[in-house]
Amino acid sequence: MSTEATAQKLDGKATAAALKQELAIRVAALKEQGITPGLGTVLVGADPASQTYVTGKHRDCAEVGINSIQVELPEDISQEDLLAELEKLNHDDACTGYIVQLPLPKHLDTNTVLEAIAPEKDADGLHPMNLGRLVATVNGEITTPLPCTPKGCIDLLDHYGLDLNGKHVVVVGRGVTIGRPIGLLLTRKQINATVTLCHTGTKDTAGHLAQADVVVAAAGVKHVVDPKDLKPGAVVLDVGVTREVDPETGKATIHGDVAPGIEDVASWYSPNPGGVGPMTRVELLANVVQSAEQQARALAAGV
Ligand SMILES: Nc1nc(=O)c2c([nH]1)NC[C@@H]1CN(c3ccc(C(=O)N[C@@H](CCC(=O)O)C(=O)O)cc3)C=[N+]21
Repeated sequence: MSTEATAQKLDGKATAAALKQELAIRVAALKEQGITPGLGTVLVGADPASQTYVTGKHRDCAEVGINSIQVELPEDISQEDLLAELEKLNHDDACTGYIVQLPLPKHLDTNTVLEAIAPEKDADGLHPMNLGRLVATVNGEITTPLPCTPKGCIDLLDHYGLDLNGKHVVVVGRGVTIGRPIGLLLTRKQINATVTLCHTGTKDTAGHLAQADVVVAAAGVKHVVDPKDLKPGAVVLDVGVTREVDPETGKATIHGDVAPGIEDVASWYSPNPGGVGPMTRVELLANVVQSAEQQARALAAGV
């Protein structure tokens, strides 16, 4: 086998920048109608990784003209008090959509919290009603928010003209933000992929990987996917994020789920950082803009 690097890069940073330009135009049109979209973020506690992500989301908002509403709550907040904060955002007209940054501290019940978000303000697409619509819609348009990371993966492949029709996609990881929902999007008729979901209970993940045309590595375990297990020419999305902080310098390094050497095996791959992360963030903006457009249409119709 050749040791030369051959894989082409799926550049999430550049793709997200292009999508942001389109969103900025839609935001400008909304502003002409007197509507400024606003994204709320709810951060519980002071996890450094979560703080970085939330800061990035607000920077993105500023770039496209979306207002930011930052809610920061103490680590030990009670579930009741957190739900009361969400209720405020549900009724705040300046907040078009919002997210609750995950993971939450252990004493809070994630599903109860996600269910308390008004479904039409669910910028993450993780409310059970929106996930349920995704389950129920095999064909036809979905006008409700879609989960951002799965949508980001699909839009990234689409941007590079990579067709998934009839392709075998192997997903590694069964998390709620990506592993579980992505198969629902990939198996819709418009996309038409076949999906295998591998997780810690899977007997022969390497065997499944060897069959994959496309790999979505989303376990959140550093270097869990070994390039030597993949079919040469596979398309590889490196989604999982592991942050390691150097105790001396305090500097964080990001590691993906795919071990080094992937350039020699894959035909296309998304780096990490610089791949699916920026796409996730742009999809969040897209959900907020779409909600604001729906609210504008409802206002215009006098509903
Ligand atoms: N309610 C909720 N929604 C989420 O979407 C959500 C979440 N909780 N919790 C954590 C995960 C993780 N996630 C990332 C978003 C952007 C980058 C990203 O933009 N990364 C940059 C690098 C950023 C850095 O330097 O840390 C990159 O890949 O180039 C990464 C990871 C969203 N998540």
